[in-house]
This record gives sequence, structure tokens and C-alpha cells, in this order.
Amino acid sequence: MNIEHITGYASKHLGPENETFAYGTAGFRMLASKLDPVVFRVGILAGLRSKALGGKTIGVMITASHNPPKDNGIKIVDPFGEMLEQSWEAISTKLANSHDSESLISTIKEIVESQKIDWSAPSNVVVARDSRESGPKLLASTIDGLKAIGASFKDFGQLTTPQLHYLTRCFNDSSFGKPDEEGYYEKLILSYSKIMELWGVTDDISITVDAANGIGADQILKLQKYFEQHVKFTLVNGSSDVPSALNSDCGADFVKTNQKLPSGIPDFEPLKLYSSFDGDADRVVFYYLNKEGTFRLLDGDKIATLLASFISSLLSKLDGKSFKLGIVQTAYANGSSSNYITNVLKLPLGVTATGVKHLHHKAQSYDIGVYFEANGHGTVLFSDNFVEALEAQDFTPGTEQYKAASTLRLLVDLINQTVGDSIADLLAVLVALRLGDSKTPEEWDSNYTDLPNRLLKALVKDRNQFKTTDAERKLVEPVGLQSEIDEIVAEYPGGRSFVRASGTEDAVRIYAEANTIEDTNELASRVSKLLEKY
Ligand SMILES: CC(=O)N[C@H]1[C@@H](OP(=O)(O)O)O[C@H](CO)[C@@H](O)[C@@H]1O
Ligand SMILES: [Mg+2]
Repeated sequence: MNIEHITGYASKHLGPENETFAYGTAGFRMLASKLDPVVFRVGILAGLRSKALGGKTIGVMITASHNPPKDNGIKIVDPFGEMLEQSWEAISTKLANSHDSESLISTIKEIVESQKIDWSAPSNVVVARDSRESGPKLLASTIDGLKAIGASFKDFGQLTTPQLHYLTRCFNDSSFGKPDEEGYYEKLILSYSKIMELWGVTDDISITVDAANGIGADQILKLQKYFEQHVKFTLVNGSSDVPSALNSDCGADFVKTNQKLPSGIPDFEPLKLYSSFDGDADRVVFYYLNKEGTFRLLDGDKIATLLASFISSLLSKLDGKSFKLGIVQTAYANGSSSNYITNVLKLPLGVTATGVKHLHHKAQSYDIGVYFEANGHGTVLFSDNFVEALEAQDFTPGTEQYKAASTLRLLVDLINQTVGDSIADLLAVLVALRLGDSKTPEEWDSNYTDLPNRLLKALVKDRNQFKTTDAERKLVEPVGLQSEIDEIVAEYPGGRSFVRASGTEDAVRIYAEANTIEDTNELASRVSKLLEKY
């Protein structure tokens, strides 16, 4: 270890005396102006993580997703494109809070020792950033961290978060795809086109994409260049070069939270499908205006049920072979969607804590695990066993069985196996709509009717005092608060409400749903009132 080399770089990135950073659900995320020392240390950490895994490639993504333009963030991606292993979150937190050179060196030594890192092991890292104005400077500081410990790195410039996950996986698993941006588009287009050819579809599908004025806009334009037929994208809110426009009155988070149309779409046409990405293009939601001109949201819950129904219908054609298909949601899933999954689709339903890593993990317990957060972040995971079984199938070409098995195999390539991906999920939804039972936005929407719901935020003195159990649906602390919530909920037919501390903001979230809008609003506001004393 060349200590002087490290401290030389570190002297340019000293941390603040009185600030504590924590690696949370989405890595480190905060005001961009505070991030420089953090990203430098994450650069070092990514290099160490790679060394600890014998030189496997690690990903680093600089993004703050749907947050306002003045924020930024950074997260680490593990070799298979998954979120950083949990035990390393604490290690990252420790390193991020080693503010001066001396503590930085001693923490690095501590990590090397506790993780039994061979300092001479190779270290490979791929880095990318979204379109935020603060990105280039933070990327340079991250690279300083990598250089400080002599890690090899490749800078991919501007990418969506799921593209960086894809690349990280490709570098460690060449069967996953070509490790460059082009390879990402090619894989999507090839699998999408083959599915359509298999089903004899020759017409183009049109879809409007609100790209939240983020990186998704640039990538949709690139995709369209490769995609000469099959899908015609109309891009709105595509100004990724206007920093202040990012996520402003548009994008998936705006649409889901406000349950209304984003700005920036001229001439809304009724009964036509629209979609919105978030700022780093790992979430997508859909919507349309019904005949009465009312806004109808098709969120993550609706995406999960649409994809699961389609996959289930394909599975039913593989006669004789049975595979376990399951859906994973969080407590924020609409109660109607959970009922529909259990009572109509009759599929196993898993519920986990908020945060994609929890859903992803649970989804891996099925042959095919569909997971989506209500906000539109999710994907479908196909197990190795299932893929092997599909590849070994010997159905006769031209038969229904062959078509179903081949479609399933192509879906494995179309749907991003590493993480939720706006672009891949959008294409998968277009496939399911074109080839499945629900053809139009209205038909899709009619599978079940969402219960009215409200999501509120409360600022409290210390959100860490809110401790939950039962996939965050019940509070254990502060003692007594849960029974107060239960008493109120019991007064509302179809009522459900829960309170939990956010993992990404210094706030407590309150969720409520009930049979009517009036009841939902009243329930949400009464539960919020209970929090005033905290
Ligand atoms: C209610 C809600 O939407 N929560 C979001 C939000 O988490 P919180 O822990 O609720 O702040 O950010 C997470 C990271 O982006 C996302 O996974 C999650 O779904
Ligand atoms: Mg995002």
C-alpha cells in the first residue's frame, strides 16, 4: 500500500468535521455540494471491493434518481449487477466518515485486514453518471479515489443506472452480453424483434415517453436509431441538457406521487398509452386518459400483474412442465393488487421491506420472480434452472408449446435481470400488451380497481425511533403507537395504514388506503396527527 500516494489524493478531498454520512437504500444521496469527499472515498471502496473479490469488476453509479437537480448520489454495484452486499454498506459508511487522511488510512487498513484483502490483487471498476450538472466533477473525484489505490477503471460517461448494472454484469459474465453500450441496445432489440417475429407481428407500436428531462431521454434517442422498426418512440421532457428541468413537474415519481399527468405533453389523446421514466431511468409508470378524460395511473403494481399474467399464460402452454411463478411487493402495494394476485391470478405473493435489494432477494426464491415497487421500480427474475429447462426444450417448431417456450427464453434477455430498468420494462410491457389478453390500456386497467390511497410525510425529531416488523407494516417502537393506529384504522371499511421511517429522506412516511377517497384522506390525516407528539 502506497500511503503517500493515497494521502496525496486525499488531501484534495478532506471530509467535513461535523457531518456523518450513511450508505442507505440508494447508496449515499444528498446535496451535490456536500458529496465530493464521499465520492472520493466510494472510489477507494469500489477498488477495495474488487480486490476483495479477486479482481471481479465492480460498478459505481453517480446519480440521485428522482431527487431534485441540486442533489446527487453514488452507489456501488456488485459483480452480478446486484446492489452492494449488505455487510459492505457498514464498511462504506465507516470509510465515508473517515474524514482526515489519518483516519482514512487507518480505516483502509482495517478493511484490508477484516476482509482479508490481498493488496496485490487486481482491481477493476466501471463508472458512469446520469445527466446531472454536478456529475462530471463528482465523477472526477470518484476517479481520484480509484487512482489513489491504483485501481483499473473504465469510465462510461453518461448512462442510465440499469445500463451500468448491465455492463458490470457483462464484465464478469460474458454470456450476459457485450460489455459496451451498443451491446445493451443490441440485446434489447434482438430479443424484442425475435418475439414479434415469432408471433408474426409486423406493425409498429407507438409509445410516448416522458423522460423526466434526464439521461433516459438521450438513451431513448439512441435506442430509436438502432430500432428501425417495431417501436416508434415519441419523446417528451427530453431536455437532459437543461439542469433545472430534471424531474421538474415530470417523470415517474411526479406522476405516481401526484397521481396526475406530467407537464410537457401537448395534446393528450384519450385511450392512448403514455409512460414516464425517472431521472436515472430505472423506474417506469404508465397512464392514459379514459373516455371521460379522467387520468388513470398504471403503476408498478399494475405492471407486475400484467407481466405475471402474460408469463403465466405462456407457462400454461408448456404442458407437463411446472414452474413456480411468484410476485413480490412491499407494504406500499395497493391492497386491490394484492387481492387480485392472490384471488384471481392465484399466484404466491411475497411481501418484503421497502428497497429493491429486499424484493430482488425474495424474487430469487421462485423459478420466475416478478417484483415491482408501486412506484414502478422492478423487474422479472428467471432462475438458472428455469432457463436451462427452457433451453433443453424439444418442442416442434410451429407448435404453441414451441412458441411459448421460445417467447419465455427471449423474455429472459429482454427484461434486465440485474435491476429495474425503465427501457427494458417498457418494452416488456409493450410485448405483454400486444401478445397477452389485455390489449389496450383500458383492458389492462380493468383487471382490478385501485383502492384510493395517500402517501404523506412527517418530519420528526429522530426518525430512528420508529422501528418496524412484519415487512414494515407494524411499528414495534415507539411503544403503543401501533395500537393507536390500529384503533383508527378499524373505523374505516377496507382501511389499511402504516408508518415507517424513510431510508432515503430524513422523514417518516404515512401510507393509508380505504374504500373511499374521503375515508382515505381522513385516515391519512388522523394517523399523521398521531405523529405530532414525536
Ligand atoms: C414509498 C417509496 O416510494 N419509497 C421509495 C424510497 O424509499 P424510502 O425508504 O421510502 O425513502 O426510495 C427508495 C430508493 O429509491 C425506493 O426503493 C422506495 O420505493
Ligand atoms: Mg431511479
